[in-house]
Amino acid sequence: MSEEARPHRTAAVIPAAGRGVRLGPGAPKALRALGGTPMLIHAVRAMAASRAVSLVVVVAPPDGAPGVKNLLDEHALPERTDYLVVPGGETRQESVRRGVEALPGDITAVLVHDAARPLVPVETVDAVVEAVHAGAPAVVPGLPLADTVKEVEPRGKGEPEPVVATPERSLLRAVQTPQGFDREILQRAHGTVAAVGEGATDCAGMVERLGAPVVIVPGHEEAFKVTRPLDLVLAEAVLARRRANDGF
Ligand SMILES: Nc1ccn([C@@H]2O[C@H](COP(=O)(O)OP(=O)(O)OP(=O)(O)O)[C@@H](O)[C@H]2O)c(=O)n1
Ligand SMILES: C[C@](O)(CO)[C@H](O)COP(=O)(O)O
Repeated sequence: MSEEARPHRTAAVIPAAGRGVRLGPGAPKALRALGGTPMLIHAVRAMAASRAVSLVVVVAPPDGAPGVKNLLDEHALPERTDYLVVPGGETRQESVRRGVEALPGDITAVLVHDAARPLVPVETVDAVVEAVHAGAPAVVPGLPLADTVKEVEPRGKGEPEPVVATPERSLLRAVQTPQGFDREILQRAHGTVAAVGEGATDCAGMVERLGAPVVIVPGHEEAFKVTRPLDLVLAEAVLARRRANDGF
C-alpha cells in the first residue's frame, strides 16, 4: 500500500508537566491563565482544531493528573476528540516518553506539542499532519531567524564569553511545535536515543540521532513559546487581537 493510501489515526501528545521557572513564581506554567483560560486548554484546543487529530494525550505535572483531568472535563472539546491524562517526568523528554507510552495501538502518526505554545494556528498543525501523512517520518515547523547567532565558549554568569563561530544565518531555522512523527520512529527514538547520551531539547533532534530524515515546513509567528514574562504579555495581546477580530 502506498503511503498516501495508508489510513492514519493521529494523536497529539502535549507535554505540560514543566514548572515554568523562567516565567517566574506561580502555578505550573501550563495551568497559568491566558485570557482567563489555562494555557494548557488553549494548547489542547489548538490540537483538537485539526480534524485529523482524534486523541489528545496530556502529560500533567507529576502530582497534578487528577486536577488536569477535571480541568479538561470542564472545557468543551470537539466531539471527535478523545483525551487521556498521564503524569509527567523530570524533563520534557521524559514527559514526552510517558505520553507516547500511553498511546493506544491503532495510532500511526503522533504530534508532540508544547503546552507552552498555546496560540499555534490550525493551519500550521494541518501542514505538519499533512506532511507526515504523505510519508515524511519527522516534520518540524520552523522560521528563519531575525537575529544573528554566535557560538560561544560558555563562561560564568556575567563574564564575557569568547565567540567561537558565527553560523550562516540563512541556513538556520528556529523550530516550533507541533512536531509530527510516524509513530514507529518516534517510539524508536524515545526507546533508544533517550537511553544513551545527553537529552535532546526536541524530539526531532532524537530522530536525527537515529539517522532518519527530518524536514521543516513553514512555522508561524503566533506559535511562539511562552517562556519568559514578556512572552505572556505578547500572548495576551495576540489573543485579544484574535478575539476582537472574531467579534467576541
Ligand atoms: N519535566 C517537564 C518539563 C517540561 N515539560 C513541558 O515541555 C514544554 C516545553 O518546556 P518549557 O517551555 O521549557 O517549560 P518549562 O520546563 O515549564 O519551563 P522552564 O524551563 O522555564 O521551567 C512545556 O509545555 C512544559 O510543560 C514537561 O512536560 N515536563
Ligand atoms: C521543543 C521546542 O519547543 C522546540 O523549539 C524547544 O526545544 C523546547 O525547549 P524548552 O527549553 O523545553 O522550552
